Amino acid sequence: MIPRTGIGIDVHPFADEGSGRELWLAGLHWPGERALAGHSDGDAAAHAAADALLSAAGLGDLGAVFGTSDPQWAGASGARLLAEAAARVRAAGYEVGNVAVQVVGNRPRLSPRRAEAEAALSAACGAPVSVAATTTDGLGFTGRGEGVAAIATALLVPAPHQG
Ligand SMILES: Nc1ccn([C@@H]2O[C@H](COP(=O)(O)O)[C@@H](O)[C@H]2O)c(=O)n1
Ligand SMILES: C[C@@]1(CO)OP(=O)(O)OP(=O)(O)OC[C@H]1O
Repeated sequence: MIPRTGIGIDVHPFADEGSGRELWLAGLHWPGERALAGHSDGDAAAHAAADALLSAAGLGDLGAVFGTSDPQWAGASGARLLAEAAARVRAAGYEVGNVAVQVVGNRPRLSPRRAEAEAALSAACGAPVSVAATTTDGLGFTGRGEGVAAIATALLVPAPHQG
């Protein structure tokens, strides 16, 4: 029963003002915060988590599995993509141990809603997801407020054989 780790990184730029989009991040709706752009809802945290799961299972990556050429993922929620990635990982014979996500950006401030975010992503994943956040002290594209990045790791264990 050798565990497998995976890693995922995702970045989304903030959408133009007047885009009509709303911010979804870490499985939560953030009213009044600037939205992220993307083919889906742009939830970089949920995407990084899904990517880490696919990576750990050796199932490719987010863009390969949920391609922008497939209209069913247009506007899809990050929670839906994370749930779908977790289902594919389980179908490939793994149990999800845990996922850890770190959001990189100035806004939104994650820590006041950390418990909510962890509950939302854990429900989508069907396993514990922890959420952390950091700024880059004003440096780089996240420091300039151009977008949000997220990095995630996942731990899988092979499912016990049935029968
Ligand atoms: N989007 C963010 C960024 C950071 N936090 C919290 O603030 C703490 C301090 O961040 P520094 O980058 O200044 O070290 C960090 O540990 C987070 O708890 C946040 O909630 N949301
Ligand atoms: C999620 C998908 C699919 O809707 O699109 P985006 O929302 O643009 O997200 P990204 O993390 O850039 O890539 C994965 C995609 O194929």
